[in-house]
Amino acid sequence: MTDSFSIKTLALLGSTGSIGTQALEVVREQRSRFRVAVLTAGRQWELLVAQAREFRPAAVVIGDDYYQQTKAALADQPETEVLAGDAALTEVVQRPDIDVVLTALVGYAGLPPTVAAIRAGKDIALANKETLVVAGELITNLVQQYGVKVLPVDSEHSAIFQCLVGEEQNPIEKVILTASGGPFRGRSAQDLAHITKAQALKHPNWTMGAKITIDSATLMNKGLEVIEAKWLFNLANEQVDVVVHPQSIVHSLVQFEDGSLKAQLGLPDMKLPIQYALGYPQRLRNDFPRFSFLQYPTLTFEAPDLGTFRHLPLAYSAMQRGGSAACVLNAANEVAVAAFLQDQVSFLGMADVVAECLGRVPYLAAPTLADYAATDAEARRVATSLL
Ligand SMILES: NC(=O)C1=CN([C@@H]2O[C@H](COP(=O)(O)OP(=O)(O)OC[C@H]3O[C@@H](n4cnc5c(N)ncnc54)[C@H](OP(=O)(O)O)[C@@H]3O)[C@@H](O)[C@H]2O)C=CC1
Ligand SMILES: CC(=O)[C@@H](O)[C@H](O)COP(=O)(O)O
Ligand SMILES: [Mn+2]
Repeated sequence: MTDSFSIKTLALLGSTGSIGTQALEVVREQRSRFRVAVLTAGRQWELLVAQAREFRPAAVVIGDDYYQQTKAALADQPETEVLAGDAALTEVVQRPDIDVVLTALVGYAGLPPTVAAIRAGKDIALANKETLVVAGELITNLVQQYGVKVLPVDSEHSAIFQCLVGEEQNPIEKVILTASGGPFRGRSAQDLAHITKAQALKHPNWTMGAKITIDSATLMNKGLEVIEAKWLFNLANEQVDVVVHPQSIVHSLVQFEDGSLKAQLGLPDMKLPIQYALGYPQRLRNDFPRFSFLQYPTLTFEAPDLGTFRHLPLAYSAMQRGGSAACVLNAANEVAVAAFLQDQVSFLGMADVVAECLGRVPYLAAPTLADYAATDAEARRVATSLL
């Protein structure tokens, strides 16, 4: 069979993070398929410089405070322009040669460059779930207006996306997102009263950035993913279910109207969903370790404990409320997680911050992009005042 894959030019936002570095591993193993035009980072300027030396992008973007060091370190590499700050981030994604923008920034910061990339007609490999949580309706409308693709990177959403290939005529009855349950699965609220960040940062199956790892421990990650799934797959709120699957082998499932369930399985390794999104629609041959049922003879499933892990019902209720509610949920959660990582709030206290903000921050039924920015800022202000 002939190989008709044409080389894709990539902008990798958040290239120094967990997803970003794994995306570069994928590119390293598929050099003839991908070219890197843009790399960006927040603070890890030395790693960004090392990546720039290896991949020779046309531009790198670093956080404002690290511009001078980065510029000096790349002075002998004139083919790579060194830029800094949020405005540069939204500029570089629009460059004409870029085909796909991987959004592997963490948090609300992912929204503005994603909007700019869509408006410039770029396909999005979406890791930054917060973009759809905050502004799912707005992003969905922009995606339709500009005719671009959103290719999910999040493992559960990649699983669903893969299950839907060839099913374009067939309505979805529901999707079932699998959740590992995090490091505290089976614990009571009393057990969780004195959890430390070191305990919460130990995910049972995945090695990820700090923010998403804490979200997995509280089940907020699954709440964010429920909202992400609603927007990615055009679902009603009642069509998104969650089941706890501690082994993280079944990455998620789709049920069709005849009752048939399709699932995607594999080892917990983000390189596969990253590669699938970047290579879509092709499945590129690779040497990643293969899953064996014999090594995982027991796959188990159970209901989430919604009484102990309050973030998940909070996310469902924000989704049901619509409008600006999930923007508030997200901002309050970002503040609470950052505070937890600095020992300023307890593990259980994080849910209190989110619940309180949902009650206090003014609600908007049909927010614009500017409204989201204002709501995000107000929710951060309120959340910070609660610490
Ligand atoms: N890690 C995973 O396996 C998965 C992650 N995701 C999602 O992907 C996204 C990235 O997660 P992950 O890779 O774990 O996160 P990391 O914290 O590991 O990496 C985040 C990246 O974004 C950069 N960054 C952070 N804040 C800013 C900012 N304000 N402006 C510019 N750049 C910034 C960081 O730069 P620097 O480090 O240089 O400061 C880093 O490159 C998140 O939305 C997460 O929910 C989804 C599924 C799985
Ligand atoms: C790898 C990935 O997609 C993460 O979002 C992962 O799913 C986190 O695991 P849990 O939130 O299920 O613990
Ligand atoms: Mn996930």
